[in-house]
Amino acid sequence: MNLLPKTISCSTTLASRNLALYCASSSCIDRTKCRKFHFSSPSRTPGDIICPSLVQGIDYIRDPRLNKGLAFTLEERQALGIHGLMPPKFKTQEEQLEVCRFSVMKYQEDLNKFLYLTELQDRNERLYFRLLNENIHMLLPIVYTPTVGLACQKFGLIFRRPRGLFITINDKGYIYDLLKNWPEPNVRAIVVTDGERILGLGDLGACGMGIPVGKLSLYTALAGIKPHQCLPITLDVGTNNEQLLEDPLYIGLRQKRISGPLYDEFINEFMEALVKRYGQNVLIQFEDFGNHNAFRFLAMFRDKYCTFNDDIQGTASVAVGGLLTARRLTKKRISDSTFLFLGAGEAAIGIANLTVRAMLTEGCSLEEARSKIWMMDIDGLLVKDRPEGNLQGDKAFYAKDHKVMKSLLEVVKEIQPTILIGAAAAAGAFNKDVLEHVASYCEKPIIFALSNPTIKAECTAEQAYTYTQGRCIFASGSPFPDVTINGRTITPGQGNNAYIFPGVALGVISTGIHHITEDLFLIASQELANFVTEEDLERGSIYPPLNLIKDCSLQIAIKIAEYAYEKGIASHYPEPKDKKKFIESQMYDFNYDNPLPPKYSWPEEKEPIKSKSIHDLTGDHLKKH
Ligand SMILES: NC(=O)C1=CN([C@@H]2O[C@H](COP(=O)(O)OP(=O)(O)OC[C@H]3O[C@@H](n4cnc5c(N)ncnc54)[C@H](OP(=O)(O)O)[C@@H]3O)[C@@H](O)[C@H]2O)C=CC1
Ligand SMILES: CC(=O)C(=O)O
Ligand SMILES: [Mg+2]
Repeated sequence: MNLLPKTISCSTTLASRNLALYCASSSCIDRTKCRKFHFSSPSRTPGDIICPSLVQGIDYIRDPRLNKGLAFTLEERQALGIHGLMPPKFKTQEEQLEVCRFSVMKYQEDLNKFLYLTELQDRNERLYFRLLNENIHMLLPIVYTPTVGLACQKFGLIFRRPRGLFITINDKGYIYDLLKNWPEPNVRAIVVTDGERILGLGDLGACGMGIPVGKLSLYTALAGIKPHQCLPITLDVGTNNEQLLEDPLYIGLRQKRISGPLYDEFINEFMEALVKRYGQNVLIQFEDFGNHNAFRFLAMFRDKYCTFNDDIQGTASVAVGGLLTARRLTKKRISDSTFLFLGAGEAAIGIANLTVRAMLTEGCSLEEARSKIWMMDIDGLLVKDRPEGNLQGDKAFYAKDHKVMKSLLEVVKEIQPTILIGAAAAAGAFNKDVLEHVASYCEKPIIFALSNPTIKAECTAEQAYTYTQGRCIFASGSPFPDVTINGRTITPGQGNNAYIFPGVALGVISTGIHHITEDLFLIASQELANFVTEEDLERGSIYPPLNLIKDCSLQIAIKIAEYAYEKGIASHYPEPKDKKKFIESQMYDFNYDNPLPPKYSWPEEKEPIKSKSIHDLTGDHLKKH
């Protein structure tokens, strides 16, 4: 029985996955009404919902954007033509969330939890995002590091349903046409990888798609950026991972990576195609590219497009946020410290450069600030005359006039760092000897083991606290459980760019910033630091609890908006007076939509079936029919 009034029913021949696009096109025969409906909901902006008159019956269940499962009310089920297509039970979204929480937790294996959540996202989008939004502490380790790393490693095996765009080197010359296959026309944010450096796991080729998908899930769950505005992309230019090349389950191009001019032409075409398709303001977040391309692409594109590299800039921002907070515990300025980085790559150099900026604000000179930062890479300490060279790019800023040194422990003994930062994916490098030695001369050493996933961390939280007698200030890229030491339970903070990129993206998108400057990341660091309470510090954490990331993201976005209007880099005018309200008005609503038109009325000749309370509908009414 379909009681949907004929007056609001238009074409039914549409592919349900292409509805928003279709609705915006002139061929929608009931376009006026569709548009009216789009604009009618005060909490939604145009394009937020799919034109209801273009979908019929079972599509409401099949389309994850529309599906509410058992939360469809009786009126909705009847009006939409889905009555009888599901069991007669009615549930609230809250009841559904309870079932989801139970279902996730009943799995022993994290990968199974990941698969459950992926399936939920494919089935009921609002439920998925609300579940993430309200249970981030429990689910961040599943949709993000560490489990997302495992999911990427097993991608060929667990691949069920595609999500995001795969653009291969063979599509060169046709990238714009390929982008047109993506059904959503209003994309505002893209996370792109070429899979060359997935977390600390190396080259995973096309299996790296888990990362853009996971990062964009956080765009929505942690910053309310609407799912249809987000597009995950994997650029498949081959892989140098021999194991994958030989793996029959590998889902990417079975060839070695393309590099050189061909790759550059490809990436340039890609960037141009994105802007042609989605406009100059589309935000493009680079994620997990190999080191040699990450820095190059950032330099090539940062003044031309709306782009940033999360591994370089987002990581820098979260680490500096932690350092700003740690000042409250050490009672020292950042510039009073001696830094030693293990790793001199994207994350480490990004952090070093932003730390220098932070030190400048403390009154240091550039030279003085850089002199406080020592770095080690695969060839040992960055010193000016080392035989290997390997001092390209910004590494040169931190290379010292010093003898060649290879051993971390020897370097620690020599320079006596008070801040030790690991971003080398060198698991266990901060061993007992290293940590005990740091603790021997420093009362409150800062130890950041930032490498992901957990198996790549330079040390565990337990090791850090144990070997420093519970005195260190510790943070890690992936989560570690609480540690009890000397009768005190310490909750380690998670120094992960997830605290930064959702808020930065929200601020940039909502104000229409064209180019993302370093200042925005220092603003984000400061806002993150402001969020940390005395209670957090007492628990031993220099970051706010994970369930506050969403509040933190909004605050970062507000500050970025204020800055953008003050500096004249916003393109959305007129300037909104109330920035918070303005940003919130653009954010995703995690609650279900009402799929019925606002002025919905039952056809006169048919009496509507009186709905009982959604909880007590047992089927009695059905007997009368
Ligand atoms: N917590 C967070 O939010 C983030 C964490 N990360 C993590 O940081 C790690 C590194 O990422 P990223 O900087 O992008 O990678 P890069 O490849 O850019 O850098 C790795 C650096 O580590 C050096 N290195 C490798 N092995 C050793 C070793 N055994 N001893 C000393 N140095 C070594 C490399 O040396 P060389 O320069 O000579 O090659 C390079 O400088 C990854 O595990 C990643 O997951 C990254 C981004 C965000
Ligand atoms: C967190 C992150 O971006 C990384 O490990 O690459
Ligand atoms: Mg990354």
